[in-house]
Amino acid sequence: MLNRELIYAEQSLFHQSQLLRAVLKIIAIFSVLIGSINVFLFNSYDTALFNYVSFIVALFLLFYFKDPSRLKLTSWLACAAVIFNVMVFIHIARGQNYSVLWIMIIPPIVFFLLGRKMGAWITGSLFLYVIGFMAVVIQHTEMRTLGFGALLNIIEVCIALWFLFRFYEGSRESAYRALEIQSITDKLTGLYNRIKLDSVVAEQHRQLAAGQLNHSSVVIADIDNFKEINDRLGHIQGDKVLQQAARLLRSFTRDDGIVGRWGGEEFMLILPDYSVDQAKHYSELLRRYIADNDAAFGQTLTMSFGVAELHAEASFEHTFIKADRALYQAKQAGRNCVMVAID
Ligand SMILES: Nc1nc2c(ncn2[C@@H]2O[C@H](COP(=O)(O)OP(=O)(O)OP(=O)(O)O)[C@@H](O)[C@H]2O)c(=O)[nH]1
Repeated sequence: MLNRELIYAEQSLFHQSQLLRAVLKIIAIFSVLIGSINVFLFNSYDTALFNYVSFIVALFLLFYFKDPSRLKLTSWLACAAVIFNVMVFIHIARGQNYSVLWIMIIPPIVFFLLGRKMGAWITGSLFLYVIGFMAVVIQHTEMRTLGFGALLNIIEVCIALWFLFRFYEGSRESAYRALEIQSITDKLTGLYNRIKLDSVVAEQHRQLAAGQLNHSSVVIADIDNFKEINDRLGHIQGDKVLQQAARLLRSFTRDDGIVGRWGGEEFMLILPDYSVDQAKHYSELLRRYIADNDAAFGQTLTMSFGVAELHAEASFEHTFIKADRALYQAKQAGRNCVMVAID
């Protein structure tokens, strides 16, 4: 649980950093473009000045945001810069030409960068302020809303929102995918973890019951005398032995089956379409492949194997118990051998 939360926090940090960079780049590009429009089309130098200042601020923040420890401060500064710019622009334009539409870019930015709670407070306050401002302006000014400037404001806000949401969705999707991969991966060996193995076996069981699969076998493989290796070489070296075993299992099995770490020094191999006899033969080849490999830690690495076939009539937990019992027999028989579970 703690580990999962840690992974989530790391992912969230990465996700936030990506978003912050995307937002700063969007601010920089938009500031230059809008600044140039204000200079060349509208001769509005005061507004353009603010645009260029925000361009420089965005560049500065991109440069300043080098490591994640600056994420929070940079996020706040980026939000402050955007809010300041939008509010100044709305005031300079006195709400004319749909300039108030620019308030729409604030929610995605503050929600993405400052989170749900702060985003809600800031957005709510600014919306209320702008509504109040417009209420006053409407009473004292004759509103002129239709013009080329109005059209540009609508187009610019639409493009800004398109970019913001596109970046957000892209980064959310990749963060979600990375989290999904991590949730089914064993951190030490890089193989599938037990969560994934359980779900693969459950799916095989469902396919057997539905008649979509004729056979499926499960093999539990356990490193021999691993405690001794740990005691002699230390826990860190022990971890390297586990990684070596994982590499061997993966390189032998390739596309033949699904291999993962079942827990501790135990691995599981799922062999779709393999009857118990075929799985036994396959495990025997695998056993020899492992025993024949020179392990990096200066002694032969051997493994014992327990094989059992999945049956639709029995629960898949029953198959695990059978494979585990067969593994126990392999250990009793002197290790470095393959045993099959008898029903
Ligand atoms: N280094 C390391 N050791 C682990 C890890 N998980 C479990 N172990 C160790 O694996 C060892 C398993 O020992 P046993 O269950 O007694 O089995 P064994 O020594 O391999 O003996 P047999 O299975 O009977 O051949 C224990 O010493 C555990 O501490 C791990 O992630 N890293």
